[in-house]
Amino acid sequence: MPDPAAGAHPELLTVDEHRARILEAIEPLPDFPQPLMDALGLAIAEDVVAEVALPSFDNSAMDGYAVRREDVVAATDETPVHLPVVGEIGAGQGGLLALPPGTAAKIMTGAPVPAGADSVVPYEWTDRGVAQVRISAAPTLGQHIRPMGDDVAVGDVLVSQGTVLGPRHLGLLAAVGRATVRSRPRPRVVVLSTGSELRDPGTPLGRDSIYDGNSYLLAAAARRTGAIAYRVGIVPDQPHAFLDALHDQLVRADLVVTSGGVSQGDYDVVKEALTPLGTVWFGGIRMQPGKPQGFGHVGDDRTPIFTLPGNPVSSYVSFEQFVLPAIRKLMGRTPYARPTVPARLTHAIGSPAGRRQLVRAEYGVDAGAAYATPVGGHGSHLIGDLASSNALVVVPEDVTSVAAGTQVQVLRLDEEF
Ligand SMILES: Nc1nc2c(c(=O)[nH]1)N[C@H]1C(S)=C(S)[C@@H](COP(=O)(O)OP(=O)(O)OC[C@H]3O[C@@H](n4cnc5c(N)ncnc54)[C@H](O)[C@@H]3O)O[C@H]1N2
Ligand code: MOO
Repeated sequence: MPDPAAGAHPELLTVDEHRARILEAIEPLPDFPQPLMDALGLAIAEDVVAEVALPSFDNSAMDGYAVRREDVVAATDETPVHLPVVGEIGAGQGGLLALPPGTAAKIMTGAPVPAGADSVVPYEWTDRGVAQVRISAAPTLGQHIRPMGDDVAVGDVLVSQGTVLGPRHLGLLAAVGRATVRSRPRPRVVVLSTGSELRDPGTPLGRDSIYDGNSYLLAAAARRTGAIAYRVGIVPDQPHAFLDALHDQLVRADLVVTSGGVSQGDYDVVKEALTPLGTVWFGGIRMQPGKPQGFGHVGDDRTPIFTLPGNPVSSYVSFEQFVLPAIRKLMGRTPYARPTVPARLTHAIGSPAGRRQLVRAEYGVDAGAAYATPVGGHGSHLIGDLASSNALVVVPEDVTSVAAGTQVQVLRLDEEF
């Protein structure tokens, strides 16, 4: 029996097979030292070991007076102790190297504690004297001193390889003096949409034309995944125009994504232009939406190319299933594919046999229980429904109907992972 899902496609792969083939063909981009701010959101490609301690010297936690505790141990409100003030140490001022016995030095928060001092008396326990200070309470030994190495010791592993750098990591790396870190760069993703019917938003629309939503959808999805996205926009259904545009873009591409022109039509430009190269596979996937797919490489640098179907929902779902894991692998971010989470399906859904269906849904949590409510129909042109959803319910290949109340697996589209 011919597989009805196969249609005229000579080859029909499962989603998992296609994704595995893609990931096998993609190598992470080489890492190199990058300025800290450029590394925000990138996976670090080295273990960072502290070369300095934090704090890097004993310093005061309060504005007050550095003292030797033995000199002020008897101080109370009734029996205050008076000490001569021999100096003032502000943050960034290491001038006073040692505190003579029987004296005090004004000290500011963060300033280095002079040798000999073992405690800090906060201003509130004193008369804030300039030449001489009246101290009316005794600190405990070491009080209000932040000892060197208290937070980070030399040799501590501060950030380990593979960590995705966030603001707190960058703050720590700067605090130990790192100006750059080795990380893999953001992949440069070029997005081209094909179709002679397409028009740019903001321009007049004819009776037979539509606005190019896909290049925005895909470029935004690429950027959200962490890539630098170049939205090239519209290429007409002429193989030469397509190949020219592609060739022009390869210089700045780590990965190319096209939309449209890959099914069985008479003007399927992407397939027509790339098939003769022999380096791009075209075929069908047991997936709905997003059956027609292409993947391969182009140009001297063998730049990976994804040729996604033109229907907007198919394009987006294909991006989620195949392009997103590839971008993450280029960046060295794991897991490559988005993990699913369980949720209770609120309404029954049907699904074609032999295809993994990805059903647009609204995911939420009600009284502590996760739910997924299907949004709109199955049509892969329904971009309005796509925009109202925040999740995709995954219906496995061998399942043709799912009853309301069933626990299903869901991809949460806006979640960081
Ligand atoms: N005879 C067959 N026809 C079709 C098959 C098939 O197996 N046999 N598969 C269908 C499926 S499934 C899909 S998905 C589409 C994929 O078609 P293409 O990738 O060739 O895409 P186009 O024909 O260029 O466009 C499809 C559809 O999407 C609209 N579109 C295209 N680009 C954009 C864009 N940038 N922004 C918004 N909308 C876009 C386009 O106008 C068409 O309506 O093929 C089926 N046909
Ligand atoms: O596979 Mo097409 O993406 O169903 O509409």
